[in-house]
Amino acid sequence: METSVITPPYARTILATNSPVNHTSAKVLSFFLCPQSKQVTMPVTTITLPPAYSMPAPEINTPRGNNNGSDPHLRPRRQTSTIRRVIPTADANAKVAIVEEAKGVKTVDLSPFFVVDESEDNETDKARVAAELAESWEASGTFLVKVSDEDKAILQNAIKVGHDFFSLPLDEKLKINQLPVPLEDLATVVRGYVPNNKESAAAVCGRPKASPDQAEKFSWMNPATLDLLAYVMEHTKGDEDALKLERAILRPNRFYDTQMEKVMLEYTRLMGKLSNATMRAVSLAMNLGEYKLLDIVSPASRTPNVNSRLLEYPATSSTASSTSTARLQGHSDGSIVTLNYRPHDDPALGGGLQILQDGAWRAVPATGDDAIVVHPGDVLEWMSDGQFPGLFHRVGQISEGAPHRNSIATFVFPSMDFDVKILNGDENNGGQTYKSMRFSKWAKDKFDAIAGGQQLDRLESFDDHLVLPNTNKK
Ligand SMILES: O=C(O)CCC(=O)C(=O)O
Ligand SMILES: [Fe+2]
Repeated sequence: METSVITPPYARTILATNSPVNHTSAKVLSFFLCPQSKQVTMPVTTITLPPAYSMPAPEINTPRGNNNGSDPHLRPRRQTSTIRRVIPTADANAKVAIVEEAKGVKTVDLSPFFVVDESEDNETDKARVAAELAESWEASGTFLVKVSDEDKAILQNAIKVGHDFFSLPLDEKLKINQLPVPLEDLATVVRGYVPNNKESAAAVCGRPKASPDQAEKFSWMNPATLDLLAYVMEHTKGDEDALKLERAILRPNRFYDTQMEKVMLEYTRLMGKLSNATMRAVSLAMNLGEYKLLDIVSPASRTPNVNSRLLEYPATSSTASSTSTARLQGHSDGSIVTLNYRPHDDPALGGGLQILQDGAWRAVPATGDDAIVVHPGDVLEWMSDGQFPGLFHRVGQISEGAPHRNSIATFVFPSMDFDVKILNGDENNGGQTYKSMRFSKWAKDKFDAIAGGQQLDRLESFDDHLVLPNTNKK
């Protein structure tokens, strides 16, 4: 037994987990967990890692999926559309536009992937779901995942508790702003509250002058498991950026009170279930084995990280003077996939979630609590060699007098120690379009851009039409 210093929220996580304790040493653990304030001293058992735990580097080079027609079971790959990030000029002056509904967005029932009893596992059903998902993504860049009646209460509770939180006075909310971070340059990796007009989702995706998001935000994540921490510690060796980023990202959640914590973590568990099913369906849609994608992005546990962000766009009387065309400017997410719940979207109001289709902004069908929108982020675009492009999306401007709008975007991402490579590209057949890169490097670039975004108020002017080239491309 030796003594180490661990911050209270992590101590709680560690005590709550049932995972076998497989960390190398408490010293490394305490370094990783990074005590900053209110330290407590608690005993930690040191256990030497069994050799079997040392994981081999993920094997991710199997070229598959670029079907030349010889294998009828392989799905043909569609190349990335180069026009998907071109913002329509017709939109430049239209402050509030009621847009048409996007075409080809299917509702997919992922329940064949929820089966726990192996005898009920049905490969045909899963293949059908994967085909539906691929068809919807290929037609529209997005699909809707059906929410079961029993899960709807979880969604509704998160929105209710979130809205109650956003209704508090600003100084109360700022109390659970991001924790001070030991790394100055990563001060924007958030847990907790971000005020209205403070950051820009678009600034991190190559649009440095995009106007700020007209929404308050609250972020939290699945609590880090010992498996994940242990994996990260082993595999970030020698990659200082990766270790720093993990350390910043796997920081403790902060909630206003225990009720908020309970409700939000329940939401996270549901997103874990849906994202696990989505990742397996996507893996099949990429003509890979069902678990291939999960094994690569979350080798420690097959449970991907899910980082959720609850947004509240205020009732529009308070943003009526805005001149920008969108309340959250067009961008793609830095995730593998994103699951977005937006119960308040309503075609009659306009201003909801919009995607680019045929060179124009189109509304994602409104679903209330019946479904969640799921779309690829940049990492999946990369891994699929452009088969599933990171979806460019925005939240449109809305007319005066509209009520507040809530949404919860959940981003599924890999651990930092991860070589983002193409999974189903075929070098001999026009594949390998994207750079191979450590996720840490890629994420650092993004976070540097977020840090730039934090200084939005220092920009002299915004330019919502400036888009930089995609630097991930070779
Ligand atoms: O509010 C929404 O519906 C979208 C939010 C979003 O795209 C984001 O936070 O990345
Ligand atoms: Fe987004």
